[in-house]
Amino acid sequence: MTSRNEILFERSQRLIPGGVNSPVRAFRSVGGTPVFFKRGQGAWLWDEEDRRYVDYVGSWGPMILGHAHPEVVAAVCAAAQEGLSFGAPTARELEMAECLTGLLPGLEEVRLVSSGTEATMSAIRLARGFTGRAKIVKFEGCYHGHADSLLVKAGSGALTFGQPSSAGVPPETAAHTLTLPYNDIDAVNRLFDQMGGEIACVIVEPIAGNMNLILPLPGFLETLRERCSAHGAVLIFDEVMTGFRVGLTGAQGLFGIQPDLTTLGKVIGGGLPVGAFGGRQEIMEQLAPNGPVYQAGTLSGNPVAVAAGLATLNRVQEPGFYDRLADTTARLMQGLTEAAHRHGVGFSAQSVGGMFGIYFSARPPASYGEAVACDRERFNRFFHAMLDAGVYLAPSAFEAGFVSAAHGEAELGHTLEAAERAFAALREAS
Ligand SMILES: N[C@H](C=O)CCC(=O)O
Repeated sequence: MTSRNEILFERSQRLIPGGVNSPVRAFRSVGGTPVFFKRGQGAWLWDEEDRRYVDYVGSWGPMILGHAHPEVVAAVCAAAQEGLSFGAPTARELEMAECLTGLLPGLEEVRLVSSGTEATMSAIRLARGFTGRAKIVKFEGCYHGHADSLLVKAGSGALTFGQPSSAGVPPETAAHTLTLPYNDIDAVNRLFDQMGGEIACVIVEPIAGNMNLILPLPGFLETLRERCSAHGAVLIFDEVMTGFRVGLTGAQGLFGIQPDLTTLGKVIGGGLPVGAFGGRQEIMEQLAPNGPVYQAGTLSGNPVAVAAGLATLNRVQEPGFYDRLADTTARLMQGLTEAAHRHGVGFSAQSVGGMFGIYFSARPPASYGEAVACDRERFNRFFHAMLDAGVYLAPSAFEAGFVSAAHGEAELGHTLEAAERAFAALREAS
């Protein structure tokens, strides 16, 4: 019998390219029909057939408090009653700016936008305007949204579909984007030695979460900081994913390295569309209307979205919030690893705060090449076994997973029972 998911997907494909509004949702990499969700509550999602799933996607990161958190919903409802958008300054967006600059070490000034892509795109333009240089440096497998100059050897959906560099990006644009292997300190040094004076900026995910989860090796971020400072290039930490996900001060606080600019998104919108970029005052003051670098947005700082973000940021500042989140996530990783090893399946896992990576490899990858070398076939079979058992993981081997504050013992228990059976099935199949 055709399921409601299949019917909806079939209809969607006639009207929406690939049936989805963002490629990685299409299940192309894992196969099968994407799940259509109709409701979320806490750590759980319900599909159109009323099946429920423990959710480890969390809308790709924003849902750090879980779905439909009562304080966030109340803040959104109250804000909506007062008007949906004014296209003018509000006290609420000032409150958001005070909150972000107060918490993140690298932020002296900040501007709100509506998505992570807008944040990175704007930060790149600002870095170019500030330095008067054109070249930008990014790392293979890092994903910074879908702006032209950043869709070069990108991660996330682009990597999932084997097309890390998109059609439609003019070669002249891509020529200004230089890509280096993540964690390759020698390559960074060589590039700066050769052309440090031409580099406007280096943009990096300080913890790479768009080619699964890859941690920076000791010295990598420090080298970026040191070489950018020495050559007058702007160091941009893309913390769209890691901001308020790995801790209250972001990856920059965790590693004690201050970027010149930071990009944010996901958690700061609490599930509604908010992005931000900010950093050193001297650089931010180059933005219009004060400076010559133009950047704008009709819905930037939208009052309803900012209300959702503020309610979320208020909650994550509670003492012990990130300790509890990190502990839950680490226990999940430990449980999965032990279950895999009980069944003789080559598997490893790691987490930072509420963000995790699971790998069908003996140890966590440290580079794009190692991430691509993990056993994708096994991941896909594991993904479907977990989905059938009511656990929703990211439908791609190249995406990090997310735990929320709503995940507790019941959810971990459900997940680990499902994993025990999934790993047993993997062993039998091999
Ligand atoms: N990894 C991406 C964002 O961070 C996944 C979201 C998407 O592409 O739809």
